[in-house]
Amino acid sequence: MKKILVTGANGQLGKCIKDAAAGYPDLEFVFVSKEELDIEKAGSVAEYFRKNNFSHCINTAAYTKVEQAESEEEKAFAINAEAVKNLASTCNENDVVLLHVSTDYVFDGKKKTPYLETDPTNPINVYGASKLKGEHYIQKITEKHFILRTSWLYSQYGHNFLKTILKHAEAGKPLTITTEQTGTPTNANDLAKALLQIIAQDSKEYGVYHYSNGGETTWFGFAEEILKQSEKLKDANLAKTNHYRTFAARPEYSVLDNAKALNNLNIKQIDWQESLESVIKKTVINL
Ligand SMILES: NC(=O)C1=CN([C@@H]2O[C@H](COP(=O)(O)OP(=O)(O)OC[C@H]3O[C@@H](n4cnc5c(N)ncnc54)[C@H](OP(=O)(O)O)[C@@H]3O)[C@@H](O)[C@H]2O)C=CC1
Ligand SMILES: Cc1cn([C@H]2C[C@H](O)[C@@H](COP(=O)(O)OP(=O)(O)O[C@H]3O[C@@H](C)C(=O)[C@@H](O)[C@H]3O)O2)c(=O)[nH]c1=O
Repeated sequence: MKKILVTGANGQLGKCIKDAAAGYPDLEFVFVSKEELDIEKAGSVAEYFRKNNFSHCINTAAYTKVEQAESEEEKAFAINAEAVKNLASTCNENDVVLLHVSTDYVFDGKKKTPYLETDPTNPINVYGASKLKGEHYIQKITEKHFILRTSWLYSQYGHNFLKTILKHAEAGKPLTITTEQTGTPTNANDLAKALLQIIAQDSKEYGVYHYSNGGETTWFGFAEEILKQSEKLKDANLAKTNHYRTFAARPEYSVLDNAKALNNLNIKQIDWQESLESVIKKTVINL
């Protein structure tokens, strides 16, 4: 029986994987939060792998605060690069397949058509640079890896753009949203299902893949659709801007071409607007 370790289990994607795991009774899962297994502690990770006979590890643990990363570079690299390096080594030593999640922010956004896995990377913020270094370590250390780059994750769990928009609308606060970036919102529940399908199918097509929902929009477009689908658009105070000030630079265009994943991994892709509907239905906002 396949035994799968899921790190960062209290995060947004970790929780979505826990929900999706219910659909795979033939797979055994061990979910560990940061408190239960800190991936920065190489000794604890090695010990944990020694005690368990894992076949796969899904690493969802990460430093994901894009703005804060600009002033916490060391912390971002410690988690997204150095801890990932140790995890990759431990997976390699124990013959465990590593499934790791990376980001569209490894690109500089200068392209005008969807990014391929083979396109040159050139991160323009600290978070993106730290994630890219993590990718490089994995590729160097262990052959048995799947690196799935995704974009603009949201779900019913954790802190994300969807929750921010709904909270603001619920509280009657004005929303001014940027049109300066184009990308693809991705339902973390869809990514969770894709990761589990790769494992269930016992895929050996290791490598780097792009996986997002289908289509593209701007953050303003995403906000507008969230408000439309939740029937809050009429009453919301929504405006667009083309110079929203932030600490971190973000790629102007970061749509990911999913063809390689769809062809090699036998996984499905849903358009972002369609997938959003299911999350809107289950998202509860507590003010
Ligand atoms: N969110 C997004 O929009 C996108 C995310 N990604 C990638 O997807 C993956 C999942 O992201 P998401 O679920 O949204 O992120 P979250 O921030 O919701 O979850 C990450 C989890 O990792 C935990 N964590 C942090 N440091 C450690 C550590 N040293 N050891 C163990 N756990 C740790 C965090 O705990 P705590 O909160 O207590 O620090 C948190 O629970 C990440 O790799 C991210 O880079 C890619 C593209 C888009
Ligand atoms: C809250 C807010 C943000 N914005 C802008 C800022 C930014 O350019 C854009 C998105 O803001 P956020 O800070 O929510 O998103 P950000 O943290 O940049 O999201 C990223 O997270 C990491 C983890 C990833 O890997 C990326 O794929 C991406 O999802 O919207 C507004 O224009 N108005 C607002 O009120």
